[in-house]
Amino acid sequence: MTRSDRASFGARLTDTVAERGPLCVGIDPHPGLLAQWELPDDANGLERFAMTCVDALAGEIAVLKPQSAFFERYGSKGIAVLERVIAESQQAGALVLLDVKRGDIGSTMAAYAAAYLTDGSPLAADAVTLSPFLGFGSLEPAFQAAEKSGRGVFVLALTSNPEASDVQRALNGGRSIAQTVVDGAAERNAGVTPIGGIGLVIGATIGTLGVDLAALNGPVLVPGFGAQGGTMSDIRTLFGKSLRSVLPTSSRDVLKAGPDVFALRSEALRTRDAIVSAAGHH
Ligand SMILES: O=c1ccn([C@@H]2O[C@H](COP(=O)(O)O)[C@@H](O)[C@H]2O)c(=O)[nH]1
Repeated sequence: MTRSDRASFGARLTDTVAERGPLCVGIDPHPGLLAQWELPDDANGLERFAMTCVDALAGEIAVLKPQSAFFERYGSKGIAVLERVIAESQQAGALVLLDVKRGDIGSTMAAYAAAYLTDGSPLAADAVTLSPFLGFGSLEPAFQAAEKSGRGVFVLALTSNPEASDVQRALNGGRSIAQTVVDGAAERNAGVTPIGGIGLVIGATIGTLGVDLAALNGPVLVPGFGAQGGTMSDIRTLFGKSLRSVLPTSSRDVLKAGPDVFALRSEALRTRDAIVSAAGHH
């Protein structure tokens, strides 16, 4: 594989957030939201929901995060909609983080890397979420593909769901599993400017951080903000007032403002502006 001439993901994310503000909006076509938007729970309803999100958000919001599960529900027609969401969001200037949480043995990770992180694939996004629980090193093929093509990955470290802490905070030789993930990402991001392309997922709802992010030099995606109860105050407590490289993400809390395109866009911009003023950004 030859190295792409696309700028690094860390540089593209830094520039896009500087221009559009620190918000990721999730495109999560829940059956309940489809009903609320008076759309059928089928591939046509999915398409109208998802493309309304793209129309409303892709020209304004820094990062859009389609949740793959809600597209996979509809089989090949759902995947075709996902391909459109990725392509049209990127054309409108948004970065696309595909939330697909993949993780497997290295040889299979290489196939996931070809699907999501390689030029020419119809599902190639700007970044994907990955699960490190087959071992951080098993993700290596994805790290390499991402680096070569100017894409990024966000590795689950401390997820927003209440069941996660038993596994993620468990100690392994005196270090938590989550800290092992942080250290693995930090090692790969070391020395990269402006920041590295190996990000982490840390939920707004986790209570206490309990990991040292000082050496990370990469972005942190923060779900759990909004519908799951996480607030800007939680995010400030976790990461401090200076939120450089911290990217809150919200899905249902923004999407419930639809189906009107202007109402949906206004809610996303209101959320972004609230983050900017709470964080003292810009
Ligand atoms: O720790 C995690 C990792 C990923 N998610 C995903 O983010 C969105 C959250 O949706 P909301 O409607 O804003 O609650 C969803 O796609 C999750 O799968 C997460 O919540 N927590």
